[in-house]
Amino acid sequence: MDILAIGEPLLEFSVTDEQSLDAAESFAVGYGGDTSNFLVSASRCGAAAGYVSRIGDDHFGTALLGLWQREGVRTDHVVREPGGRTGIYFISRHAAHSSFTYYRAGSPASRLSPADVPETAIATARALHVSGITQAISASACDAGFHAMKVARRHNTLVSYDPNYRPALWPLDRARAIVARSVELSDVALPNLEEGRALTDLDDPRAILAWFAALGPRTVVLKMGDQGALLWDDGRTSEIPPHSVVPVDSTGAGDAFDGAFVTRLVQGATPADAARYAAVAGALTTQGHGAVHPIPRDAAIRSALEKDPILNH
Ligand SMILES: O=C(O)C(=O)C[C@H](O)[C@H](O)COP(=O)(O)O
Repeated sequence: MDILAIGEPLLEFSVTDEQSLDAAESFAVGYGGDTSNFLVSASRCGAAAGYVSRIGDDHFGTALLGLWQREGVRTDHVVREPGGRTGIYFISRHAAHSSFTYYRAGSPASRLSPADVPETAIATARALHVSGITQAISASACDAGFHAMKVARRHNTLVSYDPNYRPALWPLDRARAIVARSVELSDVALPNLEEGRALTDLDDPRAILAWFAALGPRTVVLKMGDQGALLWDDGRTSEIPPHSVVPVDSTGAGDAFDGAFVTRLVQGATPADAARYAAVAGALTTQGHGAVHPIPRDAAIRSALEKDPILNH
């Protein structure tokens, strides 16, 4: 396996009639959960990807297994809990802004624990990806994330980490403490500007980048949506210009960026090349509704990158 991720997948219900959630009459069904989105992106970019998670033996668990099978994401370390109810979330839109409503409390993934961490698989993988959402859903899932990171470090498996701060899932002060410790344990940190501001109380992107870099990872990418990204790598800062598109729904763009970035890194690309490729992957993901459906494949990313006069220099 090239890349493993640990966390919670979700079935996704996206309002299609532009109504608020209390008035909506139709929903498009899709898939979400940041670490599952990450793995689909990694797999579409050409990585051998595998998931560490827990789902129910309900219909939604079966639907997610079908997704991973179609996408070539390995599920050897996905446990199906008898009687478990797989988590779901709803996407509704107010103007251009999407908001998420979760029904995930008590889900099988919230019962992830260090006992679920496949030490041999992590030791032999190229990279392990953990997110703040994995840590926010329960104390035992948080412990599982830390245990997985420590196993990875012991075996020189690259650790990538996305804070994916979700205020609805945990209080800011707890998130700050856990995110800071997790960035210390990571080789690559992948925050976005909005959560960077919330977590650091800083405003300036370069100051936020420096805050993350000071915690010790080798590489930090601050994702800034249509403003592109800032890359800090081994002491040097560079700007990654945006791949310009007209966005429809940004859900999953950050996860698609992460999956594309880590895939290119483990394939041997420089962080700057990986970030340009990932910027295109993230931008293309905003071109359709829902988190997973619009995530692009390697060929589409390369062709858009070749035609981009600024990113392709
Ligand atoms: O919020 C959660 O718990 C989820 O996992 C649902 C979504 O699929 C991701 O949040 C999308 O993440 P972005 O790539 O940052 O848009």
